[in-house]
Amino acid sequence: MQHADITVTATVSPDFADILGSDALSFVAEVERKFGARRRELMAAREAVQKKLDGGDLPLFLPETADIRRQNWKVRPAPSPLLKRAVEITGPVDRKMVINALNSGADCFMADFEDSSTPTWENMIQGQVNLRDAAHGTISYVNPANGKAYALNADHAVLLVRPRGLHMVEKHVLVGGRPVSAGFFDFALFLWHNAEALLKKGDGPYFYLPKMEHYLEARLWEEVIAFAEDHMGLKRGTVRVTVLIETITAAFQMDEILYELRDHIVGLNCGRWDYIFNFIKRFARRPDFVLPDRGAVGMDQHFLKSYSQLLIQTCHKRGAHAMGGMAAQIPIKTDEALNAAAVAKVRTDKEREALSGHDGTWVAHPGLIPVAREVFDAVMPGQNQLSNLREDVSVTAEDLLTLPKGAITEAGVRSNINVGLLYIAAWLSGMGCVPIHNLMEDAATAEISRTQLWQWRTHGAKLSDGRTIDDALLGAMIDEEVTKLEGETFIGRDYLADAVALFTCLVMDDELEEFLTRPAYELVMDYEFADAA
Ligand SMILES: CC(=O)SCCNC(=O)CCNC(=O)[C@H](O)C(C)(C)COP(=O)(O)OP(=O)(O)OC[C@H]1O[C@@H](n2cnc3c(N)ncnc32)[C@H](O)[C@@H]1OP(=O)(O)O
Ligand SMILES: O=CC(=O)O
Ligand SMILES: [Mg+2]
Repeated sequence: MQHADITVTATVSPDFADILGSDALSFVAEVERKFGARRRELMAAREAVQKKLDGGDLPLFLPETADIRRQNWKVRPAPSPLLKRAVEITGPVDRKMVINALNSGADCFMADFEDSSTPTWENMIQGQVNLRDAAHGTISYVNPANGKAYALNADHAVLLVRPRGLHMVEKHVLVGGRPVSAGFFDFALFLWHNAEALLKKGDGPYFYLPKMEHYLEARLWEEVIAFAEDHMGLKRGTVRVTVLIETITAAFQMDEILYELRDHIVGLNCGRWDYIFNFIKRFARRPDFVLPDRGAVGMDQHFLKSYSQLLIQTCHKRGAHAMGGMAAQIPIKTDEALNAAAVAKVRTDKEREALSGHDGTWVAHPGLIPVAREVFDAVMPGQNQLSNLREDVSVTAEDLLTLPKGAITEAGVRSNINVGLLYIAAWLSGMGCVPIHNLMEDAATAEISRTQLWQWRTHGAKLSDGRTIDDALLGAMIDEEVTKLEGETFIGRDYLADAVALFTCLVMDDELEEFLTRPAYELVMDYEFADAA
């Protein structure tokens, strides 16, 4: 399918034709033509920053933006549907889950094209169909497996949409012969099809923006949004965004990100899993930045506590919401005691967030809404805690860069291998979020597992029993873990061989891959190509 200089290389089924109509595609093309080159430049700038960090530089509060941090300004006030967001549920853009999430009793639902979705063509465009039907209030579903029917409740959660990050491209759509930016594609299509319907029912086009690393990336998004509003005849400030702070450099630029997006932003969110991943990745080549087992890197560690407190203080000073993040525990149906322990962990996490001054939090599963709601209701009687300025907090660069304490254990290495393999196999099969050992795993959590192994092997880190993590030890453990999995049943079992090959490259190569989803996406494209042949 081709319109002007935009080409869709995938099959457009009748169900997808409306989403990919010529007006919508022309809009995508306009955005890409105007902003695609700058996105690519900003991705190259990330590489330059990485080189400096590899050479010994540390992130810092930027001198050139000191005035922005010092001056008195606020972001545009939040619209009424976003004033109370104590409990937000998140999930992939799967049709059944969209309905379940909107009906779940949460204040908001973040529909996710990102960490929890494999970007197959089918997932991405069917996701747009599902969200269009949700935004227009017409969504329904019958599960072919059991006949269960799903329909949208009249009173439902407010919808927010997370497009893919700036680092990804959508390879099925070319503008001027080049793949379009995946984030622009998801954003523009959703906005084009749904802004009017959402505004009519008193909501609006609301987004979460992931994985930014610099305030210039926020400036790019601001310009994309302003252009889109003008193009569609929407008043300035109609589109509202919440930005995830999930990179170490962005943690040093929270004021700047709020400032750049001040016409559109309503809050920041502690995307803790990507934050940990990014922290490991950006310092991965430095022997003085080796982290302990993934299980030891919790929000009680000083660097993560500091990041959450700085985010709350910065947001509230600027009139923006400070959203908490995701506890990875999910309900355990098969064991009451284990379930009680999992819910207790979620409670502790939410209590920490609410008592620190966060205005709301995320849950991964509808079964966790009651505990999150109870905690926030108890601590936060009003709609939010914007008036809690946390002037007692003083977070320094050192606080943000204090290494977490803990050991590296054989169990930690094996768990990273097992989870990394299981997750990649699931991802390749089209499932971007799966339960593994009773925890929610998505791209961000799995990235931690594989990056830690790369870092430990690269620096010959010591296990708590004194052994060195070298090629021989890691290779042997990978072989043993693969053998165990060969006898098991799990989501994506058919993709195990490819998952093993990719995972082995990710942890054993001398170069550290920026995002596991990029080579994994190449494989998904290969499968689609083979299916079509
Ligand atoms: C680091 C980050 O980026 S966090 C944000 C990204 N991650 C997420 O959004 C996590 C989303 N969560 C999920 O995908 C799921 O909860 C999983 C994969 C972890 C577990 O899913 P399941 O194994 O299907 O859970 P389970 O069997 O208990 O589900 C019970 C019901 O709840 C529904 N459900 C579970 N999680 C969700 C959710 N997040 N949203 C909506 N419905 C959900 C299921 O669809 C199922 O519905 P049904 O009874 O009508 O069939
Ligand atoms: O997107 C959320 C995260 O924790 O990563
Ligand atoms: Mg994330």
